[in-house]
Amino acid sequence: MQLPRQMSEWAAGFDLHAAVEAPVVLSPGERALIPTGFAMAMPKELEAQIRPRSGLAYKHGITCLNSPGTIDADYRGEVKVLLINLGQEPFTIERGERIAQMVFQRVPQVVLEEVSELTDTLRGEGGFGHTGK
Ligand SMILES: O=c1ccn([C@H]2C[C@H](O)[C@@H](COP(=O)(O)OP(=O)(O)OP(=O)(O)O)O2)c(=O)[nH]1
Ligand SMILES: [Mg+2]
Repeated sequence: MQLPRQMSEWAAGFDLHAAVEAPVVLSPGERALIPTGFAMAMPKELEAQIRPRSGLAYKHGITCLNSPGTIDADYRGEVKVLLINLGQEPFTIERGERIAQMVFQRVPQVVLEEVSELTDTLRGEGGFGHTGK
């Protein structure tokens, strides 16, 4: 099985290939966990995000249900892609097809601290569109 790879010099994403034994047909509305045939050990400062490919989304309505998927640095299992068909037609995933892409990110090492009061800001508790349309 082809390992993840960048399809252009400065591509942010490494394309992931479907390691399915036989073609998988996704009916409209159906989801499936697709194997990619590889596992990895990242430095602990990194995560990997599994993101949809825009071409599959635009042409066929195929996207990642849990987008962006999170691969933890301590995960040692096979990387899998949770695809869903939001299109109108059945979609067939062929072995070796590029189904999603993986982007690496640095993860700040954060220690949460519990406090009884928060600092003031102009926004305060306003959110969810409180600044208007
Ligand atoms: O698209 C994805 C998302 C996750 N994973 C793997 C790697 C990740 O480190 C692990 C757990 O993912 P996540 O934390 O999103 O799922 P969870 O439901 O919280 O499971 P867990 O309790 O195992 O953390 O599953 C994938 O292979 N593909
Ligand atoms: Mg988790």
